[in-house]
Amino acid sequence: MVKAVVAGASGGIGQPLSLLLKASPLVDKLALYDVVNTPGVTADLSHISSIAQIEGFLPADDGLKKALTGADVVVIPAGIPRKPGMTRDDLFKINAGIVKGLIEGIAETCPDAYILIISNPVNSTVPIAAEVLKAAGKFNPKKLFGVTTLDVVRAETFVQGITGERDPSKTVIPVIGGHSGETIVPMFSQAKPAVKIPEDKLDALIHRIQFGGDEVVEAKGGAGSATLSMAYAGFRFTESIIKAAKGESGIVEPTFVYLPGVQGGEEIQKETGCDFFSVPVHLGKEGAEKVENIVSKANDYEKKLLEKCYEGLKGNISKGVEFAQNPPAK
Ligand SMILES: NC(=O)c1ccc[n+]([C@@H]2O[C@H](COP(=O)([O-])OP(=O)(O)OC[C@H]3O[C@@H](n4cnc5c(N)ncnc54)[C@H](O)[C@@H]3O)[C@@H](O)[C@H]2O)c1
Ligand SMILES: O=C(O)C[C@H](O)C(=O)O
Repeated sequence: MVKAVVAGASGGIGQPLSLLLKASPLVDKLALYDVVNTPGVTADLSHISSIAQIEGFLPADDGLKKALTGADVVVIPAGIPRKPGMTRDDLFKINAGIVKGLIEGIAETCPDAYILIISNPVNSTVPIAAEVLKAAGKFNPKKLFGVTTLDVVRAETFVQGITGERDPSKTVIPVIGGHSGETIVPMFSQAKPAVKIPEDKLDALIHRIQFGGDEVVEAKGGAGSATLSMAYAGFRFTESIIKAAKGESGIVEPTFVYLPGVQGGEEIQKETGCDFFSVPVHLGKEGAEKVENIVSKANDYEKKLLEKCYEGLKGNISKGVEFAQNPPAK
C-alpha cells in the first residue's frame, strides 16, 4: 500500500504531476492538498479508471493533517514560480515560509514519509526543511530529497542534439551540485555510455543546461516557469523512490541531499565544503542508501565549474538554515 501526497496540487506542476501519479500503478492512495481548487482537480482526476483512490483537501477543517495522515511519500511543488528577470532566490521570501509550514505539518503527522521538495529555491528550501525536521526531532536525512531531476532530463535532451541518439533518456548524465544557474554542474566525463562533445560546443551545452529554466520562463512571458517538463521529472523521481521502497534494486538518481546523513556523504562534504549537494544516490528500501563520489572524478574543465558551484551554493544553504533557525517575526 503506497499513499502519495501532492502539496501544491492545484498548480502548474501540481496538476500534471497529480495526473501522472493518479495513472501510476505504483500508487494506491493519492491525496491532493493546496490552498485553492483541490475539489475541482480531485473531482476531475477521480474519473480516471486507475488503481489510486483519490481525495482532495483544502486548509479548512484540518485539511493538511488529513491529507498527510498515513502518507508514505509527500511531493511538494507548492509556492510561487519565477517571472522573466527574476532569479530563483527572489522566490525565497514567499516560498521559504510555505515550505516551512508544510514541513511542520509533515513532522507532526507523517515524519516517516519520504519528502520530495520541488519548490524553489531548492538550494535553500531543502536546508529549511532539514532544520525544521531537526527542531522537531524528526529529521531522517535518508528520506529528505531536493528534486533536481529536471536538470538531468535537460542534460539528456540537449546532448541528443550532438549525439543524435534516438532515445535521449538512454544516456545517463549525472548532474550534480545545486539547482540554479552556475550551481548546476553537468558531469559529461561520467556519462554512460561515454559521449564525445566537440570542444567548441561544450560551453554552450553546459550553459543551456545551467540556464534551461530561464529559457522556459522567457518563453512563457510572465505566465510562470517549467511545469510540464517538471511534472514529468518529478514523477520520474517519485517513481524511483517508490520502486526502491518496494525493494527494486540498482536505482541510482542524482538528488539534493544532506551529505553527512547519507553513507559516503561526509567525504563529499569535506571536498566541497557544502552540507547539501546533489549527487548520484543509491536508493533502497529506507531511502538514500549511499552516495557516489563523482566529485572526485571531475576533469579539469568540470573542476572549474565545481569551484563556481561551491561559492553560490554555500550562501544559498546558509540562507535557508538561518531562516529556519531565526524565522522573521510574522
Ligand atoms: N525543482 C525544480 O526543478 C523546479 C522546476 C520547476 C518549478 N519549480 C518550482 O516549483 C514551484 C511551483 O511552481 P508552479 O509552476 O507549479 O507554480 P504555481 O503557482 O502554478 O503553483 C503553485 C501552487 O502552490 C499552491 N500553494 C501556495 N501556497 C501553498 C501552501 N501553503 N500549501 C499548499 N499549496 C500552496 C498554490 O495555490 C498553487 O496552486 C515554484 O517554486 C517553482 O519555482 C521547481
Ligand atoms: O527556472 C525556474 O524557475 C523553474 C525551475 O527551477 C526550472 O529549472 O525550470
